[in-house]
Amino acid sequence: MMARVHASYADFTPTSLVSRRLRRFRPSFTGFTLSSPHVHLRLLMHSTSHISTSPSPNSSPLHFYKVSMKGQSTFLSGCDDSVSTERPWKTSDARLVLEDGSVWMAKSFGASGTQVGEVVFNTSLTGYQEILTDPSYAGQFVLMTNPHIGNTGVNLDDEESNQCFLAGLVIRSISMCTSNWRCREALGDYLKKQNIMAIYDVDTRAITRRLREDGSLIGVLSTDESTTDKELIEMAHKWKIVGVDLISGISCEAPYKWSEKTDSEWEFKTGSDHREEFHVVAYDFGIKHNILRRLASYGCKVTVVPSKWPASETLKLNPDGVLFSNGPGDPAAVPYAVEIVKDIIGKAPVFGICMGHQLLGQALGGKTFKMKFGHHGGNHPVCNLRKGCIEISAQNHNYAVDPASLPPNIEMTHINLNDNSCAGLRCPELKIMSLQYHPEASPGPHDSDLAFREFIQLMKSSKS
Ligand SMILES: NC(=O)CC[C@H](N)C(=O)O
Repeated sequence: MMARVHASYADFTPTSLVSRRLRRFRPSFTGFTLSSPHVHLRLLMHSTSHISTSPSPNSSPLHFYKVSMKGQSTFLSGCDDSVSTERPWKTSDARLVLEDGSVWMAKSFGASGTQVGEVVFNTSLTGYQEILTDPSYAGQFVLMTNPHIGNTGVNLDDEESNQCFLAGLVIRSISMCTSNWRCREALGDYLKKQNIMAIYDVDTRAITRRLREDGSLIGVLSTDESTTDKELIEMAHKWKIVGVDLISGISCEAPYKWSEKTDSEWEFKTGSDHREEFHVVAYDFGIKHNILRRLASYGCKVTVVPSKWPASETLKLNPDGVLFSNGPGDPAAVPYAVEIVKDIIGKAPVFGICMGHQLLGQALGGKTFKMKFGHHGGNHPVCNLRKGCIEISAQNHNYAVDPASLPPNIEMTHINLNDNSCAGLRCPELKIMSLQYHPEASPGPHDSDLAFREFIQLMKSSKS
């Protein structure tokens, strides 16, 4: 019988403890050692006789060991009461302190230090790498409600931007092994390199219930034992996210061209409906790469410009359309961006996504407001009122446009069916369309990808 012991970088159980457990359970295991300094024993079966270890051929960089066993299977971990009751993986070395005064002990697996941010929960089951690199999460701790994160590691293809912008990651349990053909690195190593704090072994369900009841909360994550809980709570009380411009710090510094399409291996759009090429200027308020890839896949030539790029310069480029991207923080804190949007609408067809939709809402005379805990997940039902159908969508926002504040010529085209909030707008005479959620969602769902085709049609109709 063959089994695998997975020794991952997310170390839980020191080798000595493994050996001690094995010795107590079967004396014949004395001398059994694994060469990794920290090993978690994931051995649910073991033999009555031989046990030998050897590095698996594809062990690097995750140190997989093969254990050869003969004989009867039995359950070792957790059923032998005579074994030490020590639970080293329960030892905490980090704290998440919330502004409501609650302190959550946890274990760190990312960068060390002290970091303040707003805690939001994300209900997606997949796509943690895209979430980590989505610039719209700047200033926020993302708590994943899916209890098991890290099993596919980190790859080279799924980045939504060139770095992680979020304040930190909060999860229930980190996968002890990584298994995916694209995997290049374990999640913890990646986060350390990106200098992003991350914790596991914390009751994410209890925190989520609290966020749902009380709304998003400011929190401080710390691995620093010399700071008291009181000091961390004070730090949370002093920090603000509402009214803060988070876009200027993350937008690109100079314009650049984008031509990379969705990789043909992953392309799901059928047929080619775009013989004509359109030039789109995309404002980078924290733009996700997949928005750019989808525009390129639909046949657009894209110029990405910084968030403060003057409207007059954009119009000089004579674009067929302008895209206002997603981005972090409070849309009411970036009046310069609203002014740019105001100067462009009516002069070129425009498409706003998420932050871009909120800025359009303001530029059209409407108001945005902060939601209780926002929408962060991959399965939000949205009613497309024009088509009379439901789209399952990926969402990530804490603010929304108040539809009652908009002038009567603005049509609400989409409604989030979870809370009836405004999820899309149109103004045909000004050639404006916008979505509060993510038609470019990667890893999906793709129900709303057709919005890009509608943008192409909007550009086509204004050319003819
Ligand atoms: N994804 C986004 O563009 C987020 C928009 C805005 N920052 C919000 O939280 O509502």
